[in-house]
Amino acid sequence: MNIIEDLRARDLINQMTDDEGLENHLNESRVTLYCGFDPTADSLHIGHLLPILMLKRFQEAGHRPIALVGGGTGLIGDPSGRNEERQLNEENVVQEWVKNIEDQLSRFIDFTDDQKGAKVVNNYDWLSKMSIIDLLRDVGKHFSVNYMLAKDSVESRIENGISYTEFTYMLLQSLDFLRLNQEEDVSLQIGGSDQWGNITAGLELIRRTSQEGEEVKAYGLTVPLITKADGSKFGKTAGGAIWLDEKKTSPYEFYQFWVNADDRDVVKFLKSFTFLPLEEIDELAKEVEERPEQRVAQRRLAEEMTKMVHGEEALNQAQRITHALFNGDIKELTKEEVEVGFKDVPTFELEESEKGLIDLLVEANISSSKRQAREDISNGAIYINDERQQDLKYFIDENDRIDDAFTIIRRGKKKYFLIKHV
Ligand SMILES: N[C@@H](Cc1ccc(O)cc1)C(=O)O
Repeated sequence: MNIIEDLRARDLINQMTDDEGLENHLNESRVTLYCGFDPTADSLHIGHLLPILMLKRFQEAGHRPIALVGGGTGLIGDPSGRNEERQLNEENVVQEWVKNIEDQLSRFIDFTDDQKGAKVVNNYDWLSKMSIIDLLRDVGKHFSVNYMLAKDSVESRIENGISYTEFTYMLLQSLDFLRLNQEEDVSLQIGGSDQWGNITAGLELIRRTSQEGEEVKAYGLTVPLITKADGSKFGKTAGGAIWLDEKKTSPYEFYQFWVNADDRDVVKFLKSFTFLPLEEIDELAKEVEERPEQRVAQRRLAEEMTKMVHGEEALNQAQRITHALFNGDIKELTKEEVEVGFKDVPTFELEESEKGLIDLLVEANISSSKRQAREDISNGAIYINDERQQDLKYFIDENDRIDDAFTIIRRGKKKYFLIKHV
């Protein structure tokens, strides 16, 4: 199977310019391709994963990927796929973000191996040096305003308004493509489906600046937008975006995101996000059909993704926490694992080494009054470290601590509270 066939089988192609030409080009030669990432936050998120993994897929198929970080374009703001003007970020802030993003990209793509020749570039290096006169003469002259107005990214904004700054964005991305085409022999740009307009604008510029009679080999390819069967937005949870930075989204939360995939989505996610062979994914699809309650496919997906993004050790920890929470073995957890697994749970700091359960429930705001606390305990609604406690005279002491640091109280089925011993 060649790379295009593999991508097709995984439903990873949204649009391509010149299908046949590109397929032949990839079959005939080692192709240098690029994808750009603008620093719009201090970390990449799960929505960036598909294009990053695309670069990796091409690298594994013997081609040469270049990851471009938009230190320059990030200062301007891409209107593509957005219905509102972006806020400009400070230059020094954007520069910080560029560093984080370069680090994150290098977790996926091997930029150190000279043989493979993959690299990271930053368009600030050339865009910041370009004069306005050169931009208008050498780039702007090749684009008619009519052509620019007809792009989705601009057309969809005419009503709400678009600044001249964002309107110009496509010229900068086009210039990147032209420059990388000339200096790095880049002949393919890939991106998310919202990048189609910018990518084809770049192809237009490459064509217009080429020598007469010269055969131009330059192509574009976009990946589809990932959708979910329930109609909610992919990559967003109640807690916000799923980030690739473990300080913003812990490996445990990351694991949970994937393990909770809907039965109707999991096979699609396995195909487009993992590198598992398609035959293996077919086997997992059978599991979803025949034994959906086992969630074998979801666990495999979460395992592959957490390992890929955060490494083996982080995966082990995420699995341990998940297992402990699921089976009620929370006493086995370490202090750090409790902190991670119960990050969003209300926490109460307890100084006394012993305390009556009723008083604790009231002081920690677990029960609304002493009367309520007594009722909760007698009703069997109170669990200490996942063990039901119905003794009204119970005292919490050192034996109730997990890793000498925490006691976990549960009220009812799902409401967890963390008692932190200080
Ligand atoms: N415009 C792209 C990022 C990008 C920047 C510069 C490029 O040359 C290419 C791509 C995005 O917002 O996702």
